[in-house]
Amino acid sequence: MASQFCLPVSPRLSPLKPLKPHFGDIQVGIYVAIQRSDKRMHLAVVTEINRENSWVTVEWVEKAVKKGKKIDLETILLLNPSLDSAEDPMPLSPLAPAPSSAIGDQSTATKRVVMIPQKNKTASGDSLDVRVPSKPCLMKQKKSPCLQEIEKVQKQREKRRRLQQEIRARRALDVNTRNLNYEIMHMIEEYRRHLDSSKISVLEPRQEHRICVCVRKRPLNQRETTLKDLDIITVPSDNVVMVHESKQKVDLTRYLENQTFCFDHAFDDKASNELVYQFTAQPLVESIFRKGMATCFAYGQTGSGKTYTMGGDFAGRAQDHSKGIYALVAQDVFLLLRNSIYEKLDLKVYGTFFEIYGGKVYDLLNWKKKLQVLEDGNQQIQVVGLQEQEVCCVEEVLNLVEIGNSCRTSRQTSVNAHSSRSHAVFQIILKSGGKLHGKFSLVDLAGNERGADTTKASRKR
Ligand SMILES: Nc1ncnc2c1ncn2[C@@H]1O[C@H](COP(=O)(O)OP(=O)(O)OP(=O)(O)O)[C@@H](O)[C@H]1O
Repeated sequence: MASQFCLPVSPRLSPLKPLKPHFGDIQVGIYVAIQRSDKRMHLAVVTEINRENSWVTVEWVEKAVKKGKKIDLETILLLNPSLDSAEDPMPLSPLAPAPSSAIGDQSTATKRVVMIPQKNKTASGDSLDVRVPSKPCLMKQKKSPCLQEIEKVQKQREKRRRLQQEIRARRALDVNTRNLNYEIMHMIEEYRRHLDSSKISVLEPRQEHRICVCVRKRPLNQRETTLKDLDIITVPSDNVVMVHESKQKVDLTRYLENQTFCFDHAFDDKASNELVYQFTAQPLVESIFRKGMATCFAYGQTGSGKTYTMGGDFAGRAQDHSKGIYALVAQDVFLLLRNSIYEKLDLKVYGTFFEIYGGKVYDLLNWKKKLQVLEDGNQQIQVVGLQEQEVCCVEEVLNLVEIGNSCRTSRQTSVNAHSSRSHAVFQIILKSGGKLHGKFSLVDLAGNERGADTTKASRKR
C-alpha cells in the first residue's frame, strides 16, 4: 500500500541526525536547577532556548522581583544531568513539528514540515513512498483523525515528561536547598563575610582580673553536620563571641539578630588544647609555687567539650590524656620544680582525683571510696580521707588521670548514669616538709543537660 504521507513513527524510516548542539530534554516552560554567582542553587523556569548560540534564558522570582539570566547549554546540562538524556532527541519524522528557532519548540497545529516520502518498505512489507526533499516545504493541510490522535498522545507524553523533569530537577538540587535552615545559614555566612573583625576586637579594653572567664567554641560534630544544624557562633576576635539568632518580621521575611559577648579570651573551633591552656590555666601554674591556690573550672552544657579540653582529645574511643589541660599543667609543674628559684623549696608533688556525684564525694584513686567533706578549724573545706598519690613525672600524673577516669566510667556504667552528671576534680598538690604549699584544682563540672535540651528546642524553632 502506498501512502501519500508517511506515518509519524516508522521503524523503517531512517531517522534524521539530531540537531547540533544537543539540547537534551530542555524545553521552554520546564524547571531547571541553576546556580547563582554566589553559589546558591535554586529552580528557574526556561523561557527561551537559543539553539544557534547554545544558551537558554531562565527566569525566577526573588523577593517578589522577577529575575532572569542567560546560561550556556553546557552549564545547564551539568547542573541538570537528567535533562541530558543519553538517547538522541526524538528523531524528526518526516511529519515532525517544525523546530522553532528562538522561542522553544512551540509548533502551531497547522504549520508542518512535510517531507515528500521516498520509496521504502514498511515492516509489513508494504512499499512506502518516501522521498527526502532537498528543501522542506511548508504547506497547510487538514489533519487526519489518526494524526490528531497521535498528536494528542504525544502532547500527553510531553506533559508527563515535563512534570517528571521538574521533579527530577528539584531532586537534583543541592541538598542544602531542601534544608529549612539554608536561608539562615546563608545569612550567617554573608554576615561573616562582611564582618570587620578589627573593629570588634577593641570593644572592651582587656583587664587583669583574679577571675578570668574564657569561652571555647567546639566544631559541629558529625551528627550535627549530618542534620545540617546551624553554626550560629562566630568568634571574630580573641575576646569576642557573637551569637546569631534568626528572627522573623511581620511580613515573614527572615533576618539575623546578632548579639556580641566579650570575654577575657575567646577561642574559635580551630583552637587547640595547647592554645586554650596557654591563656587559661598556664598563667596560674606558677602561683601554686608561691603558696597560691588555683582553680580552673571547665563549665558548659553536655557535649560542649569540657572533658576534651581538660582530659585530652579522643582518638577513637580512647582519650589522649597527654593533650589535655591536666597533662599540660603537670608538664609545667615539673618544669618549674627544676627551676633554681623553686628547687631549694624541696617541694613534693601529689595528685588526687575525686568525683562529686549525686551530692556525694567518691575517691577515684581509692576504689571509689565514699568521702566526707568537712570544714576544719581554719574554716577550710577538707575532703577527709582523700588519697594523695606522690608523682615524680608527667607520665605518673597521666597514669593517675587514667585510673581515675576508668574508675569514674565503670561506676557510672554500673548505675546507668551519664558522665555529664558528675563533677570530676583532679588536683595537683605541692607539699613542703609534709605541709601544704600550693594546690591546683582542675574541675570538669557536670554538663548542664537543660542546656542540651535548649539546643534541641532552638533547632526545632
Ligand atoms: N574542640 C573540639 N574539637 C573537636 N572535637 C571536640 C572539641 N570539643 C569537644 N569535641 C568532641 O565533642 C564531643 C563531646 O565532648 P566532651 O565529651 O568533652 O563534652 P563534655 O562537655 O565533657 O560533655 P559531658 O558534660 O556530657 O561530659 C566529644 O566527642 C569530643 O571529642
